Amino acid sequence: MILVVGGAGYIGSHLVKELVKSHKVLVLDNLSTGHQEAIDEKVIFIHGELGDQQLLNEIFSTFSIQAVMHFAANSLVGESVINPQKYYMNNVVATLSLLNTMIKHKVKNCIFSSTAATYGISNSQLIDEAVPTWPINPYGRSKLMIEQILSDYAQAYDLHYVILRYFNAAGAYTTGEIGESHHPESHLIPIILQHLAGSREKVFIYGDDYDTPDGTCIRDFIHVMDLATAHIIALESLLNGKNKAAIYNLGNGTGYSVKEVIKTCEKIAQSKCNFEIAQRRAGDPAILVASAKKIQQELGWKAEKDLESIIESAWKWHKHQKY
Ligand SMILES: NC(=O)c1ccc[n+]([C@@H]2O[C@H](COP(=O)([O-])OP(=O)(O)OC[C@H]3O[C@@H](n4cnc5c(N)ncnc54)[C@H](O)[C@@H]3O)[C@@H](O)[C@H]2O)c1
Ligand SMILES: O=c1ccn([C@@H]2O[C@H](COP(=O)(O)OP(=O)(O)O[C@H]3O[C@H](CO)[C@@H](O)[C@H](O)[C@H]3O)[C@@H](O)[C@H]2O)c(=O)[nH]1
Repeated sequence: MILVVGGAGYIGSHLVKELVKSHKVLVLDNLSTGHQEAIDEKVIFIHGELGDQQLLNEIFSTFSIQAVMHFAANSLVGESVINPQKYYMNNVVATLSLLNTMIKHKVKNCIFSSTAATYGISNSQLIDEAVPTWPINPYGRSKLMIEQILSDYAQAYDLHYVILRYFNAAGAYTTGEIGESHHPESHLIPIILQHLAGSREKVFIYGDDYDTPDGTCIRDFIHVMDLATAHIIALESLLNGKNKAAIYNLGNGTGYSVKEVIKTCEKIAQSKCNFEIAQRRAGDPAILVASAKKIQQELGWKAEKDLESIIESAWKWHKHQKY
């Protein structure tokens, strides 16, 4: 049995839909930002809190858990600057309850959802895992703290982990039955597509005075289905003993500016985007682009889907967004 914490959320629900094809899955989620409709019907779902020590003890005593995949977190860069307490309590304190319970019950495999936000501002064209981590917002710091705790725990206790640092997740399930839905939505691609589908008046571009060719921020978008595949490969590497302590970037290796993303969305939706330049958003680095060579070399994973296929799948979802 694999425990997926945060399996009702955007990325977790896509992973779960793939994982049920090869494993028994248990999802723990408090539905704070997740959706019950997104959880595959083949899983056992427990509606509860990550930080609820008693509940965690019950779960680990009742089920034979081989590994934990930990997606649950608050993950909005801007909000983390305004409300750091929320981020340190949920992303650090509650996660510690999970890790401590794993150790107590001798569950030794953990996959942790980390982020490109751990790097902060980098001079590297392509960020690999050797680039120093100097996060510039509380969200990134909260994730880096757990990375460091995992490393300490792995040395002291019998705990094995794979940390996956995702760049910008986007896109939807191949069939369009599940997709990205946050309330309120803050992510660039869903916001543009919701506007092009008619449910939003306009798109605000947060700053066009960055040191980039067109002045808007550059990001590396990675298809959520590519992320799901990477998780399953990483899980197998823990279960078969190949990995004990690893950190991998997950990205496409190509950066697109906010304006380029808008253009690609316009092309796919065949509709003109009405945008307005607004103030920079606090905590945003100008450029984040991954080198994901390490996971390719060590585990054979490589992103398969480019920006167009990401946006095509997301458009299919947003035209008939179900939740
Ligand atoms: N979306 C991205 O582009 C991106 C990029 C890098 C890293 N990440 C990380 O990936 C993970 C998943 O991101 P997402 O976009 O799917 O977010 P999401 O908000 O859609 O999913 C998070 C899930 O965790 C649940 N949750 C949160 N706190 C909980 C708690 N205390 N107890 C139980 N459940 C709780 C939520 O209800 C939700 O279902 C997060 O850890 C995030 O930091 C996301
Ligand atoms: O309405 C909008 C929304 C976003 N942006 C810009 O678009 C870029 C991407 O923003 P967003 O989609 O919110 O993603 P990020 O802030 O880059 O963060 C995502 O990607 C990070 C990894 O790179 C993850 O850690 C975070 O969890 C995830 O939210 C940024 O420059 C934003 O300023 C706009 O200009 N207008």
